[in-house]
Amino acid sequence: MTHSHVAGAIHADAQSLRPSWLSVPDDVNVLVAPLWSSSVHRLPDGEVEVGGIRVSELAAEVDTPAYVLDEDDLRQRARAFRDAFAGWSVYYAGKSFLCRAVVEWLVADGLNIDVCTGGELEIALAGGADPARLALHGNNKSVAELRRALEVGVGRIVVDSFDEIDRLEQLAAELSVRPQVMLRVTTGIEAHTHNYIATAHEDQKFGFSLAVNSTGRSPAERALDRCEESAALDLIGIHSHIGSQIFEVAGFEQAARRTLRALADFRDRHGRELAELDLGGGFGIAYTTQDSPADPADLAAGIRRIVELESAALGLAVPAMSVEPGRAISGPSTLLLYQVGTVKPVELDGGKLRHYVSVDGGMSDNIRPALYAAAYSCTLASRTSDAEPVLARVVGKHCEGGDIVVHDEFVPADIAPGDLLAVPGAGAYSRSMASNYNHVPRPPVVAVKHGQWRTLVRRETVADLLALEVDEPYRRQTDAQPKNN
Ligand SMILES: Cc1ncc(COP(=O)(O)O)c(C=O)c1O
Ligand SMILES: N[C@@H](CCCC[NH3+])C(=O)O
Repeated sequence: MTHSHVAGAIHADAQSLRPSWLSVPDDVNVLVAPLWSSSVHRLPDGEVEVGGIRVSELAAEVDTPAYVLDEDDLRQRARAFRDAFAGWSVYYAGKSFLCRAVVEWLVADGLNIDVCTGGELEIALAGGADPARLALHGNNKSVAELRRALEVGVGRIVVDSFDEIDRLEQLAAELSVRPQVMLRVTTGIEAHTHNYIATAHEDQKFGFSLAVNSTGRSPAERALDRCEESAALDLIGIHSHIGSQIFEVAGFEQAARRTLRALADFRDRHGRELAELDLGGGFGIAYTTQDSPADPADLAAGIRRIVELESAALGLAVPAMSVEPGRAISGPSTLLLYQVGTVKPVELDGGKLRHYVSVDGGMSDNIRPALYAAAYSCTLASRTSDAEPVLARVVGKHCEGGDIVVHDEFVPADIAPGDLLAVPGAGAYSRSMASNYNHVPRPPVVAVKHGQWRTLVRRETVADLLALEVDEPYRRQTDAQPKNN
């Protein structure tokens, strides 16, 4: 697989093992795709600029830590998926990062949106998304979430359990609507990714398995038949999502084969073909120079070819196809900007030193290193240095040993408090999974474009956190308001 040039990367061949903070000739940019967003580069004086703005200016204006989102880069990636999968529908996976501005951009660029909670649904609606172009996911959608989705007219509901089918039927009758549903199936594919973000193997919570079990049938077959026999539901197709941060196109091709087989079996049982097939998201991105993501055009061509061949072999009309990229659109668009607070050399066995570089954020703004041992990289962003490289671990400020920002990175030996560090690939599942651990307020999301910046999501304050606290006396259960589930 080749390095991705989705966002019009410049000097891609400058990618090397050479530290990106060494001073370089003016015309060579070492901060390039697939790691960095398309507008990131070093100025002649050594400082990093993003969206035409110096990182020191951003730090002065919005403080650190901050998520710095390159609008053009995110939109170019969204359009690259839209164009690569032309004729298919592209649903941006909002769980990777969602706010009103992102919704507005994606709507303007012709994408649909996948939401998986009532909260994400409300953000998508507030950003002006057409409800008919939304898909609602989730293995435990509440009655309130389903009701809201039906009331606003969400285009498709991806059902995930028999309980949900019962719930949807009742709500559909109550609201006199006939929702379009897709059935989420698990294809049994072992995706090559971290266990916690693989979702197509058998022993996990999502979807209906395609494997025949002790009932003599597969849960997917029973659920499809259940939906088909329901007058309340309009079954339109099958959905599969094999996992996240996947590089091999083979997994998607395998999923396409198995789901098309399920569509053919359905036709054989019911005498009609389901029109839609969604192959989910999961397309991997680069977090370090070790990662080589596929180009959306190559991914699309590979998947398209298999779908056409298999459909022909099974005598099926090629279904209306959709995909749900999240990380591959939002991830590379954003860097996390931190300020160094302390530098502590620690002697390891054998006398080697590891420099613990502490920054002003950590696991509360990016849980992925702690949760999945995810590898990240970083560079000294406020200047270059010709000091010798030393092995460092960039860590956060939380009261937790696993509070790691970058496990292993070479930094210049003269790295010091006040220096700014930039971590690329922080646009997906960083702000969206951020927490207030240790009562640390969550950083802002600041968009940059053509030398200007605007805050999309403001920094939280301790006052915001205190405002959540309630002073009230203990009450009896009978006094409590009924819960509106
Ligand atoms: C159903 C579904 N679709 C799409 C995605 C988006 O995945 P990614 O951000 O890896 O593209 C996910 C998350 O893994 C998901 O669960
Ligand atoms: N949150 C995960 C991805 C899983 C997405 C939801 N199915 C990550 O950071 O990689």
